[in-house]
Amino acid sequence: MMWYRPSPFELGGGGRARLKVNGLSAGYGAFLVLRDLKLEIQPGLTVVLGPNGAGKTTLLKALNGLIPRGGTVLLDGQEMPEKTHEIVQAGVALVPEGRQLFPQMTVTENLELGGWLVPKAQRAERLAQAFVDFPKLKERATQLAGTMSGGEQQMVAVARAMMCAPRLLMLDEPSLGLAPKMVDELLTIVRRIADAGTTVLMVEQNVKKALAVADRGYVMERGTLVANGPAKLLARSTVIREAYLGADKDPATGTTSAADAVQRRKAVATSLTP
Ligand SMILES: Nc1ncnc2c1ncn2[C@@H]1O[C@H](COP(=O)(O)OP(=O)(O)OP(=O)(O)O)[C@@H](O)[C@H]1O
Repeated sequence: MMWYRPSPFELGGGGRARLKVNGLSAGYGAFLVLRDLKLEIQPGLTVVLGPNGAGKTTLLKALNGLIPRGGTVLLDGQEMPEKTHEIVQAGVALVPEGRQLFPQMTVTENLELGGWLVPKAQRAERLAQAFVDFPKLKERATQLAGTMSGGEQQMVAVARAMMCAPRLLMLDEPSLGLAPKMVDELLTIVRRIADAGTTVLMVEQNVKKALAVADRGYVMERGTLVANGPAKLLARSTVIREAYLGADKDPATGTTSAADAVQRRKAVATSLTP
């Protein structure tokens, strides 16, 4: 099945985008969170993992022009604009943490707002396509977004981002607060979006499930990238499993020591950094 049909109206000029980030720094006022990051996001699905406060959301904010940044960010070889509306026009969409839907508006209205840069006639076409791609939302077209379940709202947020047919889609912790079944459903949708040609960069805390659907992964710690590699390799690596997947729980207490976890994460950094 074609997930997103090629359309003559595509803003981003086609999918399979590549993002090259070099020397990226960003923060809040004088507080520098990201220091000298280097990433290469290729077509497919890339996941960024890391503990709370590592700087994952800050990375997405910096890439989407929501906070100032230093360094270079190239989208298919072109300097990425720094103003949000220009970034959207360049074919980049963000699904922020917490979804940020308009709760008093219907599903259809929320989706239409996602296509604000698309001319009206084409917006109707995109909306029809969104309901083909997300059949669950068609049944809920007139429901107020604020009355939907967390998983359904997350689906609206993803569908809304796809209204502009982006060539690069970024998602900030889409599985946050969702029931396991809903997480699986959502990650399947994200995988299909990537397979249909939109490059996806996803921040996730659900390490196991994220690595199961992703092609590649980056591991972030305290504002720097400490490891990266193919998702299958990261998932299989003993150190990642021990640091993030709870493979090392003390059989007597069922708990993991924080000091041990720090040690193991250091081991991840040394063993996987290319
Ligand atoms: N608006 C802000 N003003 C000041 N500091 C901030 C702001 N937002 C985040 N920070 C700080 O930046 C650092 C990185 O936060 P960030 O939200 O990027 O981490 P994260 O990896 O996304 O974590 P989480 O999974 O908890 O969201 C943290 O120390 C955080 O306190």
